[in-house]
Amino acid sequence: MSPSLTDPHAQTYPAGLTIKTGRNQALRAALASDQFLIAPGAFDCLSARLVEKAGFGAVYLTGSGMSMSALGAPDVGLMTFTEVLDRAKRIADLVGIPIVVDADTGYGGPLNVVRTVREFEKAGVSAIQLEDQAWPKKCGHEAGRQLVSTQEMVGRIKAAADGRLDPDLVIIARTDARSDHGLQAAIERGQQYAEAGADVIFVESPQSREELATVGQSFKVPLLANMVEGGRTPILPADELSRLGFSMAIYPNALTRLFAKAGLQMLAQLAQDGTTDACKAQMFNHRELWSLFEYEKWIQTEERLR
Ligand SMILES: C[C@](O)(C(=O)O)[C@H](CC(=O)O)C(=O)O
Repeated sequence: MSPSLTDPHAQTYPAGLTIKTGRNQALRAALASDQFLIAPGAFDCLSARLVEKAGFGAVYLTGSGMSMSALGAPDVGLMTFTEVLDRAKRIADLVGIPIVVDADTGYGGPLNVVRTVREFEKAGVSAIQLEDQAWPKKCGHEAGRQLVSTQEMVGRIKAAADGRLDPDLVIIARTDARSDHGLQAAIERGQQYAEAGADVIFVESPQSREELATVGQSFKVPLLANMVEGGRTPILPADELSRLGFSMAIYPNALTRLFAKAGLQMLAQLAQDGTTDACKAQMFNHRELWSLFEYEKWIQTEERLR
């Protein structure tokens, strides 16, 4: 769904120079509706712009994608709060759709969580995802994740709920318990996180369709499914996830994987042919690429202010 946003300057200034309001409410409304919300992942302004351009109702800022793109490192807990915040700010300035940010563990104790939530909120983010891993965190589809106690994670959620500036900011609680402690433990944790005030529960890496169905039947609050191509969870179509009881799905690195593979194929072709001609059909030309970033509007604005 497209959010209805109040942006008094949107007609005059290009995106990137306008303040977007109404996103938190738009995300809440999407979650409360019976429409299934798909939030593809983005790791920078270009990928976020593509998600918006394709008409999705929300974009997911992927921690792992940001780590790969900003640091050249996999998701092993190296991205700092301020590095993620910087990306979130730039992306929130650019796109008008609601932004869900992967805030990992919240980066410390309760006071850190409060600061994390507020800074992301001020940046323009509409949903914060916190997980119950110990630092350094790891990808939910890899081995070797350590969990904090349920109590400590409940504290993170309470700090987020207490600290948010706008009551409409959505708190997504993720549990990584499935892989080492079993599905039941993950569901029990998720239920306690919902009781503590999480708006959406994200059970990481269910391992089969049956497990997804069990998760889908175990909660009263909205549920998020994480579609990691090649990961531990089967990729199911959105309508099936919806039937199983999920309200939204993220595709954190679908674009990352596509960019990497398509990019490498194009480079191999260039190395072989000495020209990019064979790849032209897969590329935007110069003008088309600039149009994605409202070049015409930037120039008109500059002319008007001269
Ligand atoms: C959701 C996730 O935390 C992310 O960083 O986007 C990752 C996704 C991925 O590694 O592709 C995850 O742990 O599932």
